[in-house]
Amino acid sequence: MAFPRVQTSRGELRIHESLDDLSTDLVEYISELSDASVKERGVFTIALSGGSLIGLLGKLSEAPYNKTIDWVKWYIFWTDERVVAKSHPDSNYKLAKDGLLTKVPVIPSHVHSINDSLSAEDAASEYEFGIRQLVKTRLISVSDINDCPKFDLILLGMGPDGHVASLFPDHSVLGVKDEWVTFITDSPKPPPERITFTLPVINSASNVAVVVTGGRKAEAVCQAINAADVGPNSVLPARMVEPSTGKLVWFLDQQAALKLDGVAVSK
Ligand SMILES: O=C1O[C@H](COP(=O)(O)O)[C@@H](O)[C@H](O)[C@H]1O
Repeated sequence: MAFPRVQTSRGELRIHESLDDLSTDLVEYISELSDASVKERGVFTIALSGGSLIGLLGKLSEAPYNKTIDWVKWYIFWTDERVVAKSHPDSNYKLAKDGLLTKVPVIPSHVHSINDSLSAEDAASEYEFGIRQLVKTRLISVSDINDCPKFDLILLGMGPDGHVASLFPDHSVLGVKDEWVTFITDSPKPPPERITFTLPVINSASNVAVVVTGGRKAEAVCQAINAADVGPNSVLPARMVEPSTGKLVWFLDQQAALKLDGVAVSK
């Protein structure tokens, strides 16, 4: 099936008629990036988010992807995590484990989840330490323009308030530049304690995909993408996603894209 792809100054837009179409396109995109990365580097480093995104990845565990993807080459991380037990319904790890990871032959030691027995601060610093070790060995690539990890793919969702990962509007966490993984204890969306990749890490990835569905997110999508709408809300976290050298793709359904009529299309 062919999907229209629109290039804008804010990355590529892929707007889909249905969640099923979006999910089909998204898993094909991930599969292609995985193939290219395994061919080039021998591994595929992917950072997942939580939320509605995970339900859209289900087709990865079905034919043909369950067989065609080189799952043993996958190294899996989280862009953000709620500081709760891994068995807790709020855990982003549990969501991905139940929805995908137990259904595909990933290697358990390649699944880099947080230590859920630590405080938010300690969990963030331990998670960053682990990533630093993998950057040293170049299992995770390093950015060409700073010392940040360069994940092959970072998958983001977005909340109706424009938050991505656990980077919330008007929160001081948006200004963290000298850490790769940081923590918050006052998330406006429960649960309050979370760890999160910082913007420099997200913006150093080779590929960033933002997956947004549903009409209640249409306004935030507009402010994140549509140049004409930059105003007091220009600090919307989703708008601060601007990969330095990597590629940004937005996977939207028609409801989420509803307010995007005035989007500046660059040819
Ligand atoms: O709290 C979170 O919310 C965002 C968005 O979730 P969604 O259910 O509205 O898609 C998610 O991307 C993030 O990982 C999660 O911790």
